[in-house]
Amino acid sequence: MTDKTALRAEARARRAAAHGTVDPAPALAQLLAEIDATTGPVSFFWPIRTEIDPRPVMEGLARRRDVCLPVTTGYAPLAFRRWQPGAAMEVDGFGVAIPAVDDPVTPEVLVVPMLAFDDAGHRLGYGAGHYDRTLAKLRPSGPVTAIGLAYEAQWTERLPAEPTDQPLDAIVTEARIRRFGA
Ligand SMILES: Nc1nc2c(c(=O)[nH]1)N(C=O)[C@@H](CNc1ccc(C(=O)N[C@@H](CCC(=O)O)C(=O)O)cc1)CN2
Ligand SMILES: Nc1ncnc2c1ncn2[C@@H]1O[C@H](COP(=O)(O)OP(=O)(O)OP(=O)(O)O)[C@@H](O)[C@H]1O
Repeated sequence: MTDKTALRAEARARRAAAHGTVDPAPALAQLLAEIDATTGPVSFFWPIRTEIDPRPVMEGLARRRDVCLPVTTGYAPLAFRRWQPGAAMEVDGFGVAIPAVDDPVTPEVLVVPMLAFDDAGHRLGYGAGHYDRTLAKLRPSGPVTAIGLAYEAQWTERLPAEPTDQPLDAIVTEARIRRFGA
C-alpha cells in the first residue's frame, strides 16, 4: 500500500508535467471510431486538476452515440448518467462535475482515467477501486471494453498487481494505442 502511495505521488507529478504539452484525445477518437458501430453507450470522465480532457471527443461522439459520465456513491460501483452537449451539470462531493439530471445509462465502453499504467495493462487509479468494482459488476452481464487514457509520461515499468484489478482492453496515449487480450 505504501508502495502504491509513493507511486501515486510520483505519477501525479509526471501527469502534471505532461499536462497541456501533448494531447491524447485524437488517438482516443481514432480508437473509438474503430469500435463505433458495434457497441452501446460510451462513458467518459469530466476532468479534474491535470487529468486529460476527453470532452472534445465526448462532444463529437454524442452526436452519434449515447455517452455518459460516472457518478460516485460511496464505495458502490459507479453509476452513469446520460450526458448531452449543453447538459446542466452539478459538482459532486469529490469536486467532479456530473449531469444534474439522472438519466441512468449502462456503458459498454468505458474511458477510464489513470495515474499510471504498465505494459501488462495494469492501471493505477486514485485508490478507491471505483473502476475495478464497476468493471467487475458490468463484465458478467455482457461485453465491456475498458480504455485507459493517459499521457505517455504516465508509463511505469511495472505496477503492483492486486487480485481485484480489472484488466484494461486498451491504453491510449498521445504516442500510441496499446491493445491487450483478445
Ligand atoms: N474526472 C474523474 N472523474 C471520476 C473519477 C476520476 O478518477 N476522475 N473517478 C475514479 O474513480 C470517480 C470519482 N472518484 C474520485 C476519487 C478520488 C478523487 C480525488 O480527488 N483524488 C485525489 C486527487 C487526485 C489527483 O489530483 O491526482 C485526492 O484524494 O486528493 C476524485 C474522484 C468517478 N469520477
Ligand atoms: N471488486 C471489488 N470488490 C471489493 N473491493 C474491491 C474491488 N475492486 C477493488 N477493490 C478494493 O478497492 C481498493 C482500491 O483498489 P486499487 O488500489 O486497485 O484502486 P485504484 O484502481 O488505484 O483506484 P480507482 O479504481 O478508484 O481509480 C482496494 O482495497 C481493493 O481491495
